[in-house]
Amino acid sequence: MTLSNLTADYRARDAAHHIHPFSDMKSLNAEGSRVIVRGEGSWIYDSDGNRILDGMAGLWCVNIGHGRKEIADAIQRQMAEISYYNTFFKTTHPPAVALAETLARLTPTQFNHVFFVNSGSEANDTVIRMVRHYWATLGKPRKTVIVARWNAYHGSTMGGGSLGGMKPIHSQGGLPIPDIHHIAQPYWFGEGGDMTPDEFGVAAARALETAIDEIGEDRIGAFIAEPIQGAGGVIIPPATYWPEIARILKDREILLVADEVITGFGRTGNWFGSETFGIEADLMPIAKGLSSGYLPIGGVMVSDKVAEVLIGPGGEFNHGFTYSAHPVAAAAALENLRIIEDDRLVERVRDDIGPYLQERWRALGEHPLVGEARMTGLMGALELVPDKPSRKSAFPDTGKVGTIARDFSFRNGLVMRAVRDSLILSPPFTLSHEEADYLVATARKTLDDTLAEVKRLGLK
Ligand SMILES: Cc1ncc(COP(=O)(O)O)c(CNc2cccc(C(=O)O)c2)c1O
Repeated sequence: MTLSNLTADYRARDAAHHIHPFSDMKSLNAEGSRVIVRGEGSWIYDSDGNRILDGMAGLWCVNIGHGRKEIADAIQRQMAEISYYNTFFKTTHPPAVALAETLARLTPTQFNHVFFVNSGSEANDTVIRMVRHYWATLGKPRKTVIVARWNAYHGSTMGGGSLGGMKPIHSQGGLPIPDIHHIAQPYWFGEGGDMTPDEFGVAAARALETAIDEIGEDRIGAFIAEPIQGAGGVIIPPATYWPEIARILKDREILLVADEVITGFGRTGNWFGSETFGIEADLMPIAKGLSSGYLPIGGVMVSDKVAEVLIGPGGEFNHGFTYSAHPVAAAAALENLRIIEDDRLVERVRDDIGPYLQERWRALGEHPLVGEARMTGLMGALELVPDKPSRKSAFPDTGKVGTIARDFSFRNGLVMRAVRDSLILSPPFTLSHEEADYLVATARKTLDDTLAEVKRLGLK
């Protein structure tokens, strides 16, 4: 079977049986999926033999790069011991014990307990139930409201999708669930108006203070936020934002939840985004980089303040999943964390490949199509605008130009994500300098191709 027949065969069978996530299946099937058959380091390969640099590390998660055999070996070893047993009913197993211990050591000091789940969404559903159980145990059952931000992403379950602030998700399935309240996001480029970033950071944070004044501290159980909003478009908050959030929450009985599903395990140049932004959270959802996506696993890191209530007067916490702390997924996560530590990949993001790529990525801001080029650690965005340096103009039919650019990028040999009319990047931590040079050169070609197409369409 020639390569193209192989692809056609895969596409036909996929179209016949597979409903993809976040996809318009009618248009996808008309075009056909790209069939990814292999991964090695920073690269993925499709069924037509094309080699593409995986600028998104899968979905923000393959931090150690594709194809690390050590993980496959760890999975095989665990499979040979016990491939599955649960942690309900007074049972545990060695990988669960070792991973919980390792996470207590690697996470910020207030976290010494973890509740295991299988995804970021399950982590955030767990957060909702944990927050409400915590306050009910303390005799304050009315503190059920959770404040979150518009354009945040906290998952796709009823709870995670409700905590997220993405209206296209809310419009399907009657979301948000009750007692979820959204406030403005710290998106200076898109919503800062004439304010400086520092002024806007304070103003956006004070939306939380306004919500507390309106709803009442006696009703609010927690505030949840990503250190940097990832799926929302790599919204890096102004430097004033998180200190103002801390001031607002100080001495208030409102738990702080830092959703580190993307920013956790080195993505921002420290082990956790909380360290990068000085956030002292009470609960911390984790997933993605926990296993580098090799197997699905997630968790909620629980601070001592919350754990002493849950483990003390809390009694039975009636929540959990069949595969919570799955032994093989836990073994994969342990080996992943060992690689990150032994290969000093967090330090590499902070001191080497991060600065190397940031400098070259920001230089793309000089391109006529780019309104802002931003990056923290190894997560970045290029805002595409019709008439820079204005931040007030935008392309018509939001997202159309972003999709055009994303498709050019893939065809040029680089995976970047499109969010609205911006291009997003989140490469593996193992990216070499040569690969970074290829990445930036391909991104520049993509911008040139997009500019030509935008002009052809009369959009600029
Ligand atoms: C901050 C955050 N919290 C929770 C989740 C949910 O995790 P699960 O998907 O494992 O349930 C996420 C996930 N983030 C995510 C997932 C899928 C696609 C994209 C994208 O940017 O296209 C982003 C996330 O980014």
